[in-house]
Amino acid sequence: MEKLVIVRFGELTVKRGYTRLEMERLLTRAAEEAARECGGAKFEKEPGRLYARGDVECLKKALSRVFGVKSVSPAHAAEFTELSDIATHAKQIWGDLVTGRRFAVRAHRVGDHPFKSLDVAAAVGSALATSGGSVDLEKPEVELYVEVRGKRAYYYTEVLEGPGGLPLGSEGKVLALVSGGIDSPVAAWMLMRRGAHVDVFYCNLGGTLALLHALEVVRRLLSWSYGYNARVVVADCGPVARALRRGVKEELWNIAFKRALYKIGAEAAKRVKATALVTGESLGQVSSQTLQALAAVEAGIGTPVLRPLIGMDKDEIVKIAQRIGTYEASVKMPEYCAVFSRKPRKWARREEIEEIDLALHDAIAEVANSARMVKKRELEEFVKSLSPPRDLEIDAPPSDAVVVDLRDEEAYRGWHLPGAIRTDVDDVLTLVDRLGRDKTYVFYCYSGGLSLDVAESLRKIGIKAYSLRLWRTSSPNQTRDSTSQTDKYTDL
Ligand SMILES: Nc1ncnc2c1ncn2[C@@H]1O[C@H](COP(=O)(O)OP(=O)(O)OP(=O)(O)O)[C@@H](O)[C@H]1O
Repeated sequence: MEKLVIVRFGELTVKRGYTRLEMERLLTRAAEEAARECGGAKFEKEPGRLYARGDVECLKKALSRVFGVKSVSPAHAAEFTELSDIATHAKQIWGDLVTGRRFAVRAHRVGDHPFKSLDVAAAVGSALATSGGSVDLEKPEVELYVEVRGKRAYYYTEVLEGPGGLPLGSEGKVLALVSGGIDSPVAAWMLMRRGAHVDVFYCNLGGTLALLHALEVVRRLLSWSYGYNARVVVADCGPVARALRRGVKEELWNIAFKRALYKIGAEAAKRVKATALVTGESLGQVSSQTLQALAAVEAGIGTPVLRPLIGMDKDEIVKIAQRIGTYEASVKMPEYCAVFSRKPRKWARREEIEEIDLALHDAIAEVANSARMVKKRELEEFVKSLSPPRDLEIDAPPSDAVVVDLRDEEAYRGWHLPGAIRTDVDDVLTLVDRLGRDKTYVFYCYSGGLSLDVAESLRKIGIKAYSLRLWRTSSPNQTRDSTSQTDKYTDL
């Protein structure tokens, strides 16, 4: 008797002809890459399924993450000549397991045999009853599955659900705009599940630490990308934030920034030959996700924008993020606040969109041209090459530090840390020059992304600067957790 893993195909089994062959080829290729995590496997093909031989415990987990797979079962397999052989094998495998327990045998049969599935269940049930177990088909403590296919029978108790969907690569290529937050990795995963090769675009506004956080989310997302060496396009979006603060009305910053993202994303999509962009927007979640705002953001972009989460509730999205393993990293992602506007508009007129495009034109071109591209298999090396400044984030300012609030005047008037002075981000250098480059500076903002970026920039020119970890501790509404984003129309 040998041990193996049964890998059952999902939707692709309704496909026919060349499409079916191609999908099976892609799924097998992805399964082979997944199996490498377990030291490899020997695969055997059968219509509608694969059998994998190797480290069964490891393989069952890895193969249940391959798109196109409906379910996976670690199983014993053995050839038989007569029905009594199946009963004998079942007793060898499960004799100890059923002792003193209520069990049910679920039998299934494919091929020509002189017996029916019910006969298999009855024979196995009687054999196991002699081991001290009792049959209970309604409320069993343990369910035993026997699948008879041709000359072989498979015995298993575990059925692990796979992701379903279609094999990766069967449905073209898209570029997912991934912020590192909760939603966009889920949106990207959903396109992977429907068979698209997904490349990733990330626009960084928070310095090296934010980039590292985002890349951790991306790494987790791409751990699903078996069989495809996905590309990750990383852009430094600082020039866009600066152009926007200089040339766009504050109430339109949200719409303008998203529009810039789409435009840079559309350029990156051309570079990686992706047919569409994917975003994590869900209708009405925040002010830039109203219908009018979405229309303003995507007007004339020239590349289709797919929004697989558009009709989903936040808690549904969170559940998927938890299941696919991106959630934990996403909630640690600092929200950018370099383009935070207190009263964001939910719409923009056509002339305003034209003004935005004019104001951001050069910055968008600069960012698009300087974006870097890294392949999934080089991501680890790339991450190692990034060296974030040490101890950039602190929990409390040193007593001699100058504490600087980077939020707007209204927020500062409402509340600020004792002794903090306020400045606009674009005036930070002027402030530092006025107060002295030899002092220690501690910055805070709405959510941490901007203060990290400012502190890191100052460190680069030799100034002792820190970002206060205020945004993770002061108020749950200032983190990227699920509750903060369910507040309708509040862009953090
Ligand atoms: N810095 C970024 N880099 C790449 N894409 C981004 C970035 N910020 C936002 N996006 C894209 O724009 C979409 C809308 O952004 P917004 O901040 O309104 O979304 P969100 O609902 O908070 O999504 P997420 O949870 O993914 O951040 C995101 O879902 C994502 O697809």
